[in-house]
Amino acid sequence: MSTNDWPGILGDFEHLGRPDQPSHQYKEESYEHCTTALESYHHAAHALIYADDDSIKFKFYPARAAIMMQMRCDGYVGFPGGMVDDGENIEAAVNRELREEIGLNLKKYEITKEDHFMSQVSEFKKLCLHFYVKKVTLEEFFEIEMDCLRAPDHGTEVMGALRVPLYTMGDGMRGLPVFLANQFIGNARQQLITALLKLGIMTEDEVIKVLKGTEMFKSSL
Ligand SMILES: O=c1[nH]cnc2c1ncn2[C@@H]1O[C@H](COP(=O)(O)OP(=O)(O)O)[C@@H](O)[C@H]1O
Repeated sequence: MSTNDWPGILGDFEHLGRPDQPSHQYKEESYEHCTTALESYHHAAHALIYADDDSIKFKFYPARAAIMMQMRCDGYVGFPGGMVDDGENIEAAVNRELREEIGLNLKKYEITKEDHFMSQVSEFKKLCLHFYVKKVTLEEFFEIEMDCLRAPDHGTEVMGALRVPLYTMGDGMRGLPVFLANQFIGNARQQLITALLKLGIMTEDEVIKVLKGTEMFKSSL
């Protein structure tokens, strides 16, 4: 069987999109190092858009925050974003992709260098993944969600925006633990968990409990 099973125009990128193996570990590197010493690597940029949400879901679970991810055309869950074209500035690339994939109104919500959150490198793939985090109000978040359906890539590259459930239900699995058992593209799962911790949305103890719930769910299948 061919090693490239993505026919058509996606074929050129197939090797970058394969599910990650343990040998594809991502190491955090500075933005500056990535854009100088590692300039010849492939670069991709993705963004997490979120809002604080102090509502209580089902009269019981604190929502904590609204975090946007998306269902991709390949069935994986990831953040909006994509490859940086040759010679393209990284922020220009992430804004271009966000406009295409989620219809982001760039006049209002342009991603800037100040929104850079972390960059990680896969030596195996010779790939730098740049991650941006943008905080908006809950009202603005609704507005961004509404625009997703009109995005040029909606229904082709992107099958829909989704919100991450940040609560865990009574059985210790439903909610975020089950969500984390999805298949994530690249290091999106790691990016999500790092953001939950660094943004103070969840404590380390809470995350550990959630990850145990994910393992419990997987072993129940
Ligand atoms: O949400 C994400 N977080 C981290 N890496 C991702 C995410 N989505 C895709 N990637 C990785 O980024 C690279 C570009 O993929 P993507 O499908 O976003 O680009 P494209 O839309 O330009 O084709 C691939 O290596 C993929 O594994």
